[in-house]
Amino acid sequence: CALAVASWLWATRLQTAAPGPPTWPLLGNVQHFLKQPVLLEHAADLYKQYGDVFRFYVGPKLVVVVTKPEDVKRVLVTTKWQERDPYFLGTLRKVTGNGLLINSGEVWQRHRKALEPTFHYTALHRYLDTFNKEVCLLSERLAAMGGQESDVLPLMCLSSLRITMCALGGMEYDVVEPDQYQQQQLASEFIGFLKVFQATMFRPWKAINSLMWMSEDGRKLKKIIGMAKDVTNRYLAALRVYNTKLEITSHFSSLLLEEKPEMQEMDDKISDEVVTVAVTATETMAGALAYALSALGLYPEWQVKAQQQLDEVFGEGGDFLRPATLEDIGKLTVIDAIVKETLRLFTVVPFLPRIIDEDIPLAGGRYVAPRGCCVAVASFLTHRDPDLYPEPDKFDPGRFLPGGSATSRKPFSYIPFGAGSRVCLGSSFATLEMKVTLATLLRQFTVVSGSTRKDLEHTLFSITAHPLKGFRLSFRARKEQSL
Ligand code: HEM
Repeated sequence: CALAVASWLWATRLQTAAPGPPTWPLLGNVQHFLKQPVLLEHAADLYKQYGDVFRFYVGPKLVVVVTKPEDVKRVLVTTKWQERDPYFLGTLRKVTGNGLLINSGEVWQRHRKALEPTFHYTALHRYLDTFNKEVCLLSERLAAMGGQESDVLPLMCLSSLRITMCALGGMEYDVVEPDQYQQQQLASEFIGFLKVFQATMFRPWKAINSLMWMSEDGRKLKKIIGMAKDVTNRYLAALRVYNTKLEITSHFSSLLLEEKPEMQEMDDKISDEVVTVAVTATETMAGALAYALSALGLYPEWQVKAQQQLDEVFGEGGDFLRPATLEDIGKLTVIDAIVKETLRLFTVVPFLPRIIDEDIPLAGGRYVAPRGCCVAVASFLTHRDPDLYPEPDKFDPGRFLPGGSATSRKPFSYIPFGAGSRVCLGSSFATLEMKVTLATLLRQFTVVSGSTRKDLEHTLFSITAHPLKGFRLSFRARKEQSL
């Protein structure tokens, strides 16, 4: 029966004239991705071999990959509902439920509208105290490494998780989970999830739930889901108590409380949004920051430039380590350029998969992506296109400094946060968090990278990109006063 169904699916698969690797009956190109872990380099190789638009099959499923800004715009900006491909997000859905990432149509629109004011750049000043306080805690933990080299991704994940949940809920994260060990465990599970996600992405048979749950990956996934559910329930319970006591008025917590939480259905929707925000914010932020710090370790000339500007803005007196204000951050043009260049060169969300509900002409009409297929915008390849960025593999924040080549870039050539209606909800929040973190850490430490550039490029192909060997960094005190 299974063979008959698979044969029928294969015979009726969608087709395109776009080039791609030879396929095997029933399997498509799955055999290319069977050897774990699958690396982003695999996709880069296909791009080198087949060009700006190419296709591959996961079983009978057609995936068309686009990279050029014109095609990016055509796929991401439409008047129709934008839907992420449910096949690729199936594993994520098991953790986040039907939150913003997964939803589409009117439900997505209503929830997006309700959450947008929370993340609008005019609301960010409310989160600055939390950013400063939590980054101080991160500094203490990094200082406790005593200058030894270590993979900092778990620490970065914990810091990002705490920042998001504290800032948005207006309460200490320790209220939700007082046990520091458990906090670190949960943050580390986010990294484990990336591996499970990747393992299931190219194994179409794992889309069948019964097979999935029987596997080792399924068991890991169950553990992650259990932990996420437990923390979310405790977070919501604490939010309800603290909101009445402390009269916190953040949009996020009032949204959670206004939606009649006594109804089970509402409870599920709310908890789905909480997990979605936690998942989307935690490992994207952790990865982006760890890439930025690693790049500064590898290219110390940019670290020195950033530190010189920090010395100018914060002075070198006794209050050098004071909390950063929005005014300070506005003056840090070098850190701004470092953040932008990091997000270009190390695109943390490397693929934006869409299921399309009409035929889309691509590459100036040379090919057509047929209705119903998955079109994946490979933003990490767009960002390394030599036609768009001269010397694309070079880490050169100068291109984003006033007058730099990237300041007059082509529309849709810079898309670290996506584009169109499904653009990242937290982009302003994320950018400010990155700047405050870098401004705080670089005032105190000189960062040295034990990971080579090659290590950073050796990246797991998953929902977010992280180097297989982690981010090996050490932090050395810059000045006596910071000790
Ligand atoms: C450097 C950090 C981050 C990066 C690089 C990033 C990147 C992205 C990208 C590329 C998308 C769009 C994916 C697509 O088009 O399919 C996205 C969506 C999203 N991001 Fe982020 N993100 C970051 C941080 C955050 C933070 C801090 C939050 C929340 C506090 C957040 C919340 C979301 C949500 C909720 C969506 C789904 C939006 C929707 O579908 O309406 N992100 N992110």
